[in-house]
Amino acid sequence: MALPDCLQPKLFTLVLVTDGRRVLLGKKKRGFGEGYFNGFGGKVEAGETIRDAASRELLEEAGIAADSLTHRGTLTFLFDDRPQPWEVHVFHSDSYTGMPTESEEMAPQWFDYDSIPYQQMWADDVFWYPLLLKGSACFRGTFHFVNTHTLVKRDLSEVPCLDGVDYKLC
Ligand SMILES: Nc1[nH]c(=O)nc2c1ncn2[C@H]1C[C@H](O)[C@@H](COP(=O)(O)OP(=O)(O)OP(=O)(O)O)O1
Repeated sequence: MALPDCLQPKLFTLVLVTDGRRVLLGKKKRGFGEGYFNGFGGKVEAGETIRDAASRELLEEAGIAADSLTHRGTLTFLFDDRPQPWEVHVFHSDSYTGMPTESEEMAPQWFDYDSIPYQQMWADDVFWYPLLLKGSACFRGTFHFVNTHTLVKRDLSEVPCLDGVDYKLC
């Protein structure tokens, strides 16, 4: 697919909740990434901040409210078979209220840090999850996919944490 001169990315959120030794993932039951384990998130809607969108999706998909969400990463996904790049804002929460509950979209499950099912996850996850789980560093990455799922090129680095995710989409 030929790329146009400039591209407007589509904005998404992704929230990883941890309890100190485990991470809460959900098995995606429908839609994009069905069958993969992933964090909780989705499209940012008009009129909400990226952070608000992350909180909303965590509640909708896992039934829990994050006590605080720390912005940790910005990932850009480029596809040969989709017209728009995806810009995914990754948040971390180590404390939440409520009980993780299955929703129409996700079935939540805890995994020890050393048992994360990378074989059943997006191919980029094995590269950046360790950065998120090991401490407080922030990161930025670009991942190129062919046929939606095959990772062919990647670029990932730690960057200063700049929490500029509180503007609203119009
Ligand atoms: N390569 C990738 N690696 C990853 O870890 N997460 C990815 C990913 N590509 C997309 N995601 C995440 C971002 C977002 O949380 C989710 C995709 O969002 P969805 O399509 O589920 O959006 P919505 O929940 O808004 O959708 P609907 O409610 O079905 O309209 O998958």
